[in-house]
Amino acid sequence: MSSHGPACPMTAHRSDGLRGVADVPGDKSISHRALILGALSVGETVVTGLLEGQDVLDTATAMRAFGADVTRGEDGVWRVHGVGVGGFAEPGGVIDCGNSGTGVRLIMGAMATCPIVATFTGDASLNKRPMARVTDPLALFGARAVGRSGGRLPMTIVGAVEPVPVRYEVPVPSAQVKSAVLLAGLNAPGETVVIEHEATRDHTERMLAGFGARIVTEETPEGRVITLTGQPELRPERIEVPRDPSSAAFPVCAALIVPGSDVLVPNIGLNPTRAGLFYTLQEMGADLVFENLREEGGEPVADLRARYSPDMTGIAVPPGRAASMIDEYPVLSVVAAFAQGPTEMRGVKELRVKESDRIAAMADGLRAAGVTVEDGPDWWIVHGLGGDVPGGATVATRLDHRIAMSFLVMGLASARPMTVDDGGPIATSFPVFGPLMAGLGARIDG
Ligand SMILES: O=C(O)C1=C[C@@H](OP(=O)(O)O)[C@@H](O)[C@H](O)C1
Ligand SMILES: C=C(OP(=O)(O)O)C(=O)O
Repeated sequence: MSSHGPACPMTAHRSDGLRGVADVPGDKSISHRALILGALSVGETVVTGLLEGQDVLDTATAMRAFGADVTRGEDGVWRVHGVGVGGFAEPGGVIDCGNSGTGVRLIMGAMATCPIVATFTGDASLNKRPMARVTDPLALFGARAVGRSGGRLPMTIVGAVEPVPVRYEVPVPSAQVKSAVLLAGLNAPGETVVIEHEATRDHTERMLAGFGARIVTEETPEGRVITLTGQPELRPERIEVPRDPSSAAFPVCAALIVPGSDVLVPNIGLNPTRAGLFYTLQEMGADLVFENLREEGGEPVADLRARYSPDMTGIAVPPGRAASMIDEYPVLSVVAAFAQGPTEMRGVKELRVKESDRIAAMADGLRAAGVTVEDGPDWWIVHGLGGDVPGGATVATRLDHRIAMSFLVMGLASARPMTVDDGGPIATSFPVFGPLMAGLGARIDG
């Protein structure tokens, strides 16, 4: 939805040790894909553990508008009766993807090779984000896009009537762009090939294979070459959505900086394309242990145990790891403020085109809280204070859930409270953040 209610300020106060079990909700990336791929299958896809955050609910509404039957049972199980590849109906109204880059970009891809027209919009944050990165490759399939200047939403996509398969090198490290091209390739006859130079989250590839598509990924000197055979009949799936490592990051990071904490975050997927933050924290000296490491559905899963870690030191985060932790830099920068010495984060230009310019948003808030930050176009350095972070600032959320949650985590350990001017956007990805953190003993009000 393109607007939420009145701004809801939230304040986090210095807390005693956080303790207990943090059951974080389902993975946002996998939840979007479960609904979209379910809508493109013939028959009933059953989804348990779907993230019921606003971003995903907006994708569910969109799938209905394209003709799929999407329902939620009282038991919280979601069922999707799909229309099949190429079977999307033309929506009767505008598709509002709210705050969600993943939603709008993946859905644009999925409809771009159907002979229909759809108009997309979002909230004030989404309507500023770049869409040409998706509409450029979609044009190669034969789709046309007309939007606001600079390739911004609102935007109308005229789907290709006779789509052709595409070979496309993704110019930015983006799973959304890769996925949009693959989803468009589903309804193009022949082989669509996507090449990515930096590995990004691979949920689309894994799930397409699960739904019965022929898709092969080869690691080559050129990069990862992904070949999809178009026009499969996707068969419906039963999907158990794993818990979201990007949400787990918040209780984990809070436990590391709040004295006396010991928190268990069970059942977190450690898919290598997602787990970069946890390895980075371990390299900084965090007391973060992977307990009960196991395989589930072909992916590594563990219970994360995080304890207060007073001796963390800053590191230079390897730029090659950026894609595997891209959404976690805001909260990493909070941990970095409590570590000793500088933490350097480079090769992270993509942070500037998320729900907000995340380098600017975090740098402004950290500085207001007494932390020294240097930043450039694609890098930033946080100078850690080794535990004594003054805090005491009010920060603008900028319609960005991760900015809000990061500064609330900070306020649990800084000398003075931290306030965010609007906690509303947290509901896009982690609707139970407030009660979950309170259950661990966090003092957050608002
Ligand atoms: O494909 C996805 O599910 C996502 C990809 C990433 O975006 P980019 O593709 O823009 O890097 C990430 O930031 C976003 O939260 C989810
Ligand atoms: C960048 C994010 O999401 P999206 O691109 O889907 O809006 C995020 O959740 O941090």
